[in-house]
Amino acid sequence: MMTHTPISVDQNSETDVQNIPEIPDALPVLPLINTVVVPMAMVPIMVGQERSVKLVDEVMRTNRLVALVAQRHPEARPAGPDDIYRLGTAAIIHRLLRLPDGTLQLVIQGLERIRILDFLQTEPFLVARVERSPEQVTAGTELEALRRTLGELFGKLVPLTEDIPNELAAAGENISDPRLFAYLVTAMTPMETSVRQEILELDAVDNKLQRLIEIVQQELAVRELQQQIASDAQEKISKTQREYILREQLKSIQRELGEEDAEQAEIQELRNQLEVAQLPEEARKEAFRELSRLERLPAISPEYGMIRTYLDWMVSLPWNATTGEAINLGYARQVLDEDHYDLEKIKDRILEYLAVKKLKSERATVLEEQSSAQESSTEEIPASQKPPELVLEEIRREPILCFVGPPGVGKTSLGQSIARAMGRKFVRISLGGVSDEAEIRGHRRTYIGALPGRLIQALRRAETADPVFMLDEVDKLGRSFQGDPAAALLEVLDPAQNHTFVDTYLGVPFDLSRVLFICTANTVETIPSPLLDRMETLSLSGYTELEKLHIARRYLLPKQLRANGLKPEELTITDAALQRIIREYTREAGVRSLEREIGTVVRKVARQIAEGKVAATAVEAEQIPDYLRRPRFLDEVVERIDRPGIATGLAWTPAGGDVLFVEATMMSGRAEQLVLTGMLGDVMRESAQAALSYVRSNAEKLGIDPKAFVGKVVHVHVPAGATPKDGPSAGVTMMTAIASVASGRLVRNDVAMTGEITLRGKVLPVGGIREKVLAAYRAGIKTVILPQRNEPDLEDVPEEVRHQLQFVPVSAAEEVLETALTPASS
Ligand SMILES: Nc1ncnc2c1ncn2[C@@H]1O[C@H](COP(=O)(O)OP(=O)(O)OP(=O)(O)O)[C@@H](O)[C@H]1O
Repeated sequence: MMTHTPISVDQNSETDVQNIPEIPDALPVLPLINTVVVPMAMVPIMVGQERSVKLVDEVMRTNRLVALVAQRHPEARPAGPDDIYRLGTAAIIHRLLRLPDGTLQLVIQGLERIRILDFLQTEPFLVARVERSPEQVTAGTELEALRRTLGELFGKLVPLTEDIPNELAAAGENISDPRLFAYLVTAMTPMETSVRQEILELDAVDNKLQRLIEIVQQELAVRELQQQIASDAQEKISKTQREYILREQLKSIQRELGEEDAEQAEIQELRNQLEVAQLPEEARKEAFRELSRLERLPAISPEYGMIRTYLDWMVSLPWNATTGEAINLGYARQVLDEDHYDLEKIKDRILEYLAVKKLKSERATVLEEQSSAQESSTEEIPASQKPPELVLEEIRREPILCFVGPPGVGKTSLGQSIARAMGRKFVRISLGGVSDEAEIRGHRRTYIGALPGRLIQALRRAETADPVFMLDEVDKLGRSFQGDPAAALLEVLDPAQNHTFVDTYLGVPFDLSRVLFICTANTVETIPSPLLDRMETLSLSGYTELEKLHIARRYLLPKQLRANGLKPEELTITDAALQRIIREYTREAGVRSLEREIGTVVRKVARQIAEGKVAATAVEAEQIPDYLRRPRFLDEVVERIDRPGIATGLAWTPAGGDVLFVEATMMSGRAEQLVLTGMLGDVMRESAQAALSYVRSNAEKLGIDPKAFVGKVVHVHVPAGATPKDGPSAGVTMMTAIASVASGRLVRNDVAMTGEITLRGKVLPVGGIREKVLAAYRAGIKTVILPQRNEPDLEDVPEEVRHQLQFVPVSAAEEVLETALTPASS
């Protein structure tokens, strides 16, 4: 066995060329494993195989000359003629050292290229007939140029390669013989055995140089890169080491100052929390970046507190927590029915919405799988078919439900039921009066006391990322110089954008696409229109007395009993008693005050029971004032209309309908004029003027003394003077009040009216009939005068109310007065 590492190429060989012994025609062949010895190289070789030892012993007795030939098949033992190359180097053994284990250590010098012609013997070792194979040297400038180029490159390689002695760096300049230099580089540069053999076999020296230039260049590039990588790594290590040392120093200073423990513990605690909180990648990076800043800050610096709060937020947000279950429509129906009386249309729409959501989420799951399968396959999607991502986006797009209606009609509680039906948490925020975009989107972290926006705050409260999220009072959103909150909301509600909603405070995206948003409003009119476009509004318009009775009996009373710890048998309230509460203690479209009043009764009874005064109570209608003191709304209309000049109108308000009184009076004045008070808007003022003009110009026809207005100031006032009022629908009421005061005829106290009036006395249609009629009914009105063209709207009025009221559709002002004014004689 032979191995060697080159030690040098005899640099003085140029002078020794003449000393090369005569090469005989036959030489013993020593096969080399993974080694090529080039002419003029001085190399140590270990010889272990028995036949090789015999060979060496033999030649040492004669001329010490051998043929060194590399093995073509390094694994062959012993190597036969077919296992070795044909070209090798004749060499002379300079020194021999016999080691105790029988192996030999030789120092051999390559002499000249030889070619094996044929083998004379294979046993006990190979002997071949050989001939010299001198290299071709074509003297010229090109050869010199090649030699110098290689010299420069090799000079650069030497310092980068540990195996090459440094003194060889200048070899390119010192060795002018191109052949000798080529073999030096071949021997010293790291390369594959086969490549080294290839270079040995190249006959022309310039070819050898060319090939070596390539190899050295390549090696140089690899070494330089290696060095670059190593030095980068070193730099990194020394930077972290530096930071580590500094941090340790900082800690010891802090320890000296006595502030170490709590702070370190706090940071460690935060780190632990961050490790377990499943933050998305981007958020995680940001959090850890801030944490390492925190570590370097003294606890007393204001920035420390800021970062601390920030990290608390990051840790406590529900990045991935969800509770939502698959939607079960049967269960959803049951929940909605359990929590709400009637509201059939709304419930149907909610169930449709949930059904669509269920189907969509199932389809989306299939598509998501498809689209990820598509990514990994190379199959083309047919052009006619939309790619799954686009279909997915379409599927995710769904309208936002918006419940519109007066207070207390169950908007919030519907939202709560939806959450319960879907197994999700419920949160709400009120947008009333929000005029600063930062309230939605959060403040920049640099402000002292900065916080995330209300959305993120609510999500932290919800502790899940998929709650039912109610945005209350979208109709009362403000707008100011601090940006447009509606625009921020649009982004929040848009499924194409909201999965990467970036709260300014957090600075990293939070996925809102799992949240189910529902809005509520009292009126659609003031909802910013881009928002309204994205919504589907469902209106809840208020309940009739009978509906309220049902709601009270089935829902509000049991709820209040539970809330106050009473058993159903401990308190019964008769229908008449409930009715009395509804009529005399509440005046509202919804049932909020009703619930409150029932709550009061229940609490008083609970107290009696707790004090042991009674065991169970049945509350009758007559006892209601004992529990709730004096009735609040007792025949207000009858009380108010006590003289001519007062008429009852009907108004639509965001809180449902209401009755409104118009008072008119006349007095002598210096000039005839119309005075209007009660915070009336322009439209309402103009319609008062039209009403007066109509009455004046038709005085005779209306049975009014034509001189009644001469020299008189007419004053029209609409009480609840602090509440702004506007719109044309009080036209007929103002006309009636003016006609009443001018004619001295009382307005009937069981009549209420609505309608716009023209100068010619035509009555035009108005809006909000259902709410107005319900309000009239609540106020104890018996007859409602309304524009003829509004008659079809009466269909919306619940039947039980319609049956109890008389409706007088009118198209002209005289008809109004005919019904509204009491006969002249009274
Ligand atoms: N149809 C109904 N059936 C049973 N309970 C009802 C119904 N409508 C309302 N309620 C009850 O009335 C109370 C007030 O309703 P809720 O708070 O939902 O009103 P809201 O419309 O959201 O009012 P706001 O606009 O002021 O927030 C709740 O206790 C609710 O359960």
